[in-house]
Amino acid sequence: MSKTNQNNTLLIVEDDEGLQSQLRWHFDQHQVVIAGDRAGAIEAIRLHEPPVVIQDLGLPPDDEGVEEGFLCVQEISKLAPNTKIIVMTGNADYENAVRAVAMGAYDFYQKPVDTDTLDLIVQRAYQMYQLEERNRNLLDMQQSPLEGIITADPAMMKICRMLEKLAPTNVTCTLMGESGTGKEVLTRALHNLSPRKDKRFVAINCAAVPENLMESELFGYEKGAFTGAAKRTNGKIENAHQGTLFLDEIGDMPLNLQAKLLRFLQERVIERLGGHEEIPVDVRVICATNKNLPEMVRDGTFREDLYYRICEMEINVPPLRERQGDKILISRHILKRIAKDQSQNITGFTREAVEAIEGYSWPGNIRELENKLKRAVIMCEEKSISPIDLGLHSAENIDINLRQVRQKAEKAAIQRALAISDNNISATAKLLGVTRPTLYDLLKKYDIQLTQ
Ligand SMILES: Nc1ncnc2c1ncn2[C@@H]1O[C@H](COP(=O)(O)OP(=O)(O)OP(=O)(O)O)[C@@H](O)[C@H]1O
Repeated sequence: MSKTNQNNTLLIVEDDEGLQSQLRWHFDQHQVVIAGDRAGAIEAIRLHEPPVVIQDLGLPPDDEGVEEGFLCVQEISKLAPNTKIIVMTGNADYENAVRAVAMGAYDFYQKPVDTDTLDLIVQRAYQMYQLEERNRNLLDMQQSPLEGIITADPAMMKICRMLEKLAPTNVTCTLMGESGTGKEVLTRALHNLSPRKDKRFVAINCAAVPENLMESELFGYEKGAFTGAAKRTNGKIENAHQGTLFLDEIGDMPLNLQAKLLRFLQERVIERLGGHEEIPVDVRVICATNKNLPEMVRDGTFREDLYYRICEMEINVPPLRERQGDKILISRHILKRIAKDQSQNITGFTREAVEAIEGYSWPGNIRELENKLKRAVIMCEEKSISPIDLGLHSAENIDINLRQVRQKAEKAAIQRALAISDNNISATAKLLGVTRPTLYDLLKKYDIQLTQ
């Protein structure tokens, strides 16, 4: 949460010492910060994040002019776009006051200072700031129902509410859904909402660990348990003690280990490989899979008793293509983040890009979306991302590209035929199966010169 929440800092940018102390005294119910020039003002903005700034337009070294004051307004607006700047101008300087507002100032005030009027303007600026901030927070809450999750889709919202209810319990949940739909992000959010949030979140991807290493990876081993077991090593389950254990791709758990995992889930004790001691472990277990577990149970590749044990609560995460409004909403959020990370001044998407994003089925879900956006930010040469930057081609673009491909091929064929026929028009036309007038038209169209 930003400092600005209950922040009543008032930054006064003014080089006249008399005015500085008059204003400081008048606004003593605020935390007043004074800056005498542009550099001081920017430093104070970074340090105090004031909701409101009163700024003189005549700042040194241009005390008599307004250029330095304008630069200051522009820099503050860029750095802290939500901050309300009230500019102070000379009595007859209405035009410059309006120019400052056009540059991003919130309001203006003409000297000499009448504190009652200035008071009103300043209080109104604070109110406006707070109102806008409340709106921003509401908007954030709507689009980010859980930490790291951006969604506007009703089914996803329901899942988020469900996770909030499950968080304080120890119920073992399994999230089912295609790859890249956010199963791990949802699990981390659940952990962060739970009383275990200050303990470890330990994730293991069952598909990524070779079958022969899985047992020692999960349960740990004693020194000498097998060749190469040089010292006692804890497994992932033990490492997650008092925290959350995330078993990703549980559908890939080798059948012979499923029984051992079931025993742990029932009795909450483990035995390290090569050990004889039963070690009690307190972990919350969350599983995820993109496989159809009921089908695997029917096929005999997943134990039925384990299935029921891990699915005390089953959560089906919908693919991106089925979520209402999420494609563009998540795209905008991710784009903002990537553009900021890479210091790129990209502001959004072209209309065609929005259509292409909406029209694509996203088989790789949000992970694919993230990858395409990363590529797009690198490729983009304008302020808005186009379908070509994304590697997505709208119907229009496919037409253009096909036409280009056809034209290129046609031109190359004509040049080859000319070369074979030694630039003889009749022979070339015959070779290409067109009439002489058609060939002349084509030579003109592709601007092909006959070399001697
Ligand atoms: N709702 C969302 N809002 C923003 N980013 C998201 C959202 N859901 C997922 N992501 C991002 O998408 C990427 C993939 O998410 P995650 O790894 O959680 O998917 P997964 O379903 O666990 O995938 P897999 O099955 O392949 O392990 C991550 O970088 C994650 O931050």
